[in-house]
Amino acid sequence: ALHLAKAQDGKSLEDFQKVYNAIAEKLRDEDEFDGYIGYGPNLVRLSWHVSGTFDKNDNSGGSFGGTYRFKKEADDPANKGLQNAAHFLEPIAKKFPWISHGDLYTLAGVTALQEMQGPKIPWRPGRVDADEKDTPENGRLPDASQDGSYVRHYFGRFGFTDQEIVALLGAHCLGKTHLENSGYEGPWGAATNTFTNEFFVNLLNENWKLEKNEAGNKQYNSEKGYMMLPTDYALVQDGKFRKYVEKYAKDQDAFFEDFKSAYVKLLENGIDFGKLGKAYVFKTLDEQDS
Ligand code: HEM
Ligand SMILES: Nc1c([N+](=O)[O-])cnc2ccccc12
Repeated sequence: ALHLAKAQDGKSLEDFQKVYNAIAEKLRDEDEFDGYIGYGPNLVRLSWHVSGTFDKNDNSGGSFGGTYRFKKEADDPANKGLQNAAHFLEPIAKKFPWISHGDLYTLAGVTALQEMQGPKIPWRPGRVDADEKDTPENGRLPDASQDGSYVRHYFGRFGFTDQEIVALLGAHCLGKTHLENSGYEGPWGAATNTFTNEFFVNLLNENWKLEKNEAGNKQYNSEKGYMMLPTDYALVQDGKFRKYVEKYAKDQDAFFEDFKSAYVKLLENGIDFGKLGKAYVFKTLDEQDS
């Protein structure tokens, strides 16, 4: 059965907005991280990795139990580099001990996306920390060296459509790959900390060359120093995915709308929020600077 979300006694929008603001202010303060990209992309990746372990067949994994805090999951080779995001969140967890880890990891991704000028992401609290024994085994996160049918099958585990898969991968407009983390390097030119439809524009407009990188892994590189993973490039090789790439390259509003829905589905997979009321939509720091 799905995990039942539990209301944090007496906590309201104002309390969670305080957590949002603490994360957002720390993002602004610590802007030098990773060559001045900042922690935003890393926090978004963490929110996806803690949710991407979900398996609808036995309802194991997923964002509910906050099991990333346990060694087995944090040490998954697929999570290499996310120690930075986890370390960034430690003082936030200390300042707000009442928030569950699952709520903190997902709220941090929402905060980072909104502060990087992405869409407003409705977010619901109620995840409850699980025991260490409930930590999913390693190996549930995707392999970047694969093709379109692999990507379709992988996300089928969450019940995602082709359109949701393409929208979700648009998050690769953020940040970069790091050879020491994943065995992929770059992009030097397009690593950003602003959420846009650039990933789709790059996919269609650059001419991509498949090359072996210093780690011996194949990746697509363009003259401008942009890069795509094989799973990124699969989105233009596979006709059914390609039509959504073309849609989002032309229409950033459609991308924002579809990304928001797919990202909420990713973060809430496996959780029954029941009658816990509607989702919170947080104000950005700029919207509060009045
Ligand atoms: C086929 C599915 C996916 C694959 C194979 C994949 C693979 C990767 C790899 C290899 C990296 C580089 C990690 C590093 O070297 O530091 C990366 C980074 C990233 N991924 Fe994905 N990813 C996938 C889906 C997603 C999704 C669904 C999201 C969010 C909704 C996402 C968000 C990010 C972000 C923001 C970064 C940059 C992190 C940073 O700059 O530290 N990815 N991804
Ligand atoms: N910025 C990125 C791009 N890009 O085109 O800017 C492509 N793929 C990526 C894969 C993982 C992380 C960042 C990516």
